[in-house]
Amino acid sequence: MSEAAAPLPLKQYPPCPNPDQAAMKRLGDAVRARLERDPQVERLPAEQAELWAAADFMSADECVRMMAMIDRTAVPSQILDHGYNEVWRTSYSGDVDIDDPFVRMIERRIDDLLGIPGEFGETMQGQRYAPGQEFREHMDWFWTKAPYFKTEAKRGGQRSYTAMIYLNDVEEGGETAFLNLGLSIPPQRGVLLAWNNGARDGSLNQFTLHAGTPVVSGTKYIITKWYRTRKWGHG
Ligand SMILES: O=C(O)CCC(=O)C(=O)O
Ligand SMILES: [Fe+2]
Repeated sequence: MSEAAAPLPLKQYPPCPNPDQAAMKRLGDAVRARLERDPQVERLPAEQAELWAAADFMSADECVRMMAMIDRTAVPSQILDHGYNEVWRTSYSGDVDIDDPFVRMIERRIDDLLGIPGEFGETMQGQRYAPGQEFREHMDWFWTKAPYFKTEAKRGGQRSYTAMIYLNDVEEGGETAFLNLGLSIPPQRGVLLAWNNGARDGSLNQFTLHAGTPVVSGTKYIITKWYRTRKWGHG
């Protein structure tokens, strides 16, 4: 008797151990149980990764207000990120004001939707992409053998879940493409997209490989919030 082989990601990277595997499995199980019962949320059609969407998570007014905040603070992404150079991520990042009551309200709503403690969440990040700008293929989880992980392990560990909200419709381009799943999500104002960076067993899931494809026409605004497996610290 032969067992059916598990499908492999189309694009594969070297295996990466996850010291936070047990905690990521527990967190993934809890989030799944919560989202499956939420009528506002739908599971996207992918077997190899857990992706969820909630339409109208933010109202049009809220989106406009958040876009204005991003415009006030936007700087080239590489100044805030480690690991991605100016070719890989060409968008502008707006580190929104974490003390602003409006920002905190949106953050609490995301925490509540997922059921992840607010202390696990990194500061929400805004992104703005002009035509031609993109965020090339990557996974949001940390490469645990890379030198930077020594620091990240001490301030919350692995990134367990990602939540993203599209703040506007984009005329052309700017989809979020999950290259190993054959799934591409066009920006749509107010839609929240969330995914588990781990597989069901808590290992790091290479099927979550994704890219913000180049904007062709229009401007794309999003906010992203990454959750760790433990309390996030400012290091
Ligand atoms: O712009 C997108 O659609 C993807 C953004 C992204 O992957 C990220 O912020 O981690
Ligand atoms: Fe990402």
